[in-house]
Amino acid sequence: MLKVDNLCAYYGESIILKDVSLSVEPGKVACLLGRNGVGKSTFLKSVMGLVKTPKGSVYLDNDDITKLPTYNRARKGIGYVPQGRDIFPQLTVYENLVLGLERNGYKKGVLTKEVFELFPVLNTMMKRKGGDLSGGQQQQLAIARALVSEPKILLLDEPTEGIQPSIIQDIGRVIKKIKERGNVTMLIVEQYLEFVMDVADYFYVMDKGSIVLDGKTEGIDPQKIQEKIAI
Ligand SMILES: Nc1ncnc2c1ncn2[C@@H]1O[C@H](COP(=O)(O)OP(=O)(O)OP(=O)(O)O)[C@@H](O)[C@H]1O
Repeated sequence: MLKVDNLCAYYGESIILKDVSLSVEPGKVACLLGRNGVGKSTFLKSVMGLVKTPKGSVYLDNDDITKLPTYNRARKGIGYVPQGRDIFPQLTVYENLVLGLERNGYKKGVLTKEVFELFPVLNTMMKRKGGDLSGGQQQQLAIARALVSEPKILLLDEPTEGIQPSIIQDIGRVIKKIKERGNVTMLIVEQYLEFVMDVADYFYVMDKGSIVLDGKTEGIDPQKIQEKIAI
């Protein structure tokens, strides 16, 4: 479970997040929506410990991790796929995946299980350089690399950005499969409302560093969310 209470974040003197509270129940998927520049990526970075957060708290399960450095948050089980994916272009697909195994003590069985079941396309590309993959394949590789570390929480920053529709569907299917297993909690920054309605249990809409609307996706008229994003 991920729980964030009254988190504030700054870049220099500028306040970016203003008392943001958000929680995701174990095994559920929440999406964070909002226009460009409202602070969504900064929120994920704050959860990961990459941005200074002078006020507020972050809990992983019931553990207060607010003061922990990024590498300890990763060790404790937060997986993070930033915008732009951050795979290593000169390393092969296999080598990129092996880098994700550090947290679980290099249990290679996980690699086979995750990659075979969830990303069959990667399985045929193990020897290719990461940089030679298409954008959609790189996104899948980045998610696979985060998953092989067996995270408790997975943070994804705009996984559908710049990706063709068929791959977006594949990514949606992967997220739903992970959800079926029930052992990973996910928080996804996403602008593509149809995707959010497809994969998320909860949504949060951010505007100017604050949450302006939130709730369950089930039963909500997507137009209500769209209106808040469009303001
Ligand atoms: N490293 C930085 N230093 C200073 N300001 C920054 C930095 N990174 C982001 N900002 C500013 O902080 C604000 C929030 O940015 P952030 O990237 O979190 O927004 P976002 O909602 O994720 O937008 P996008 O969808 O475009 O990524 C923006 O005004 C941005 O210009």
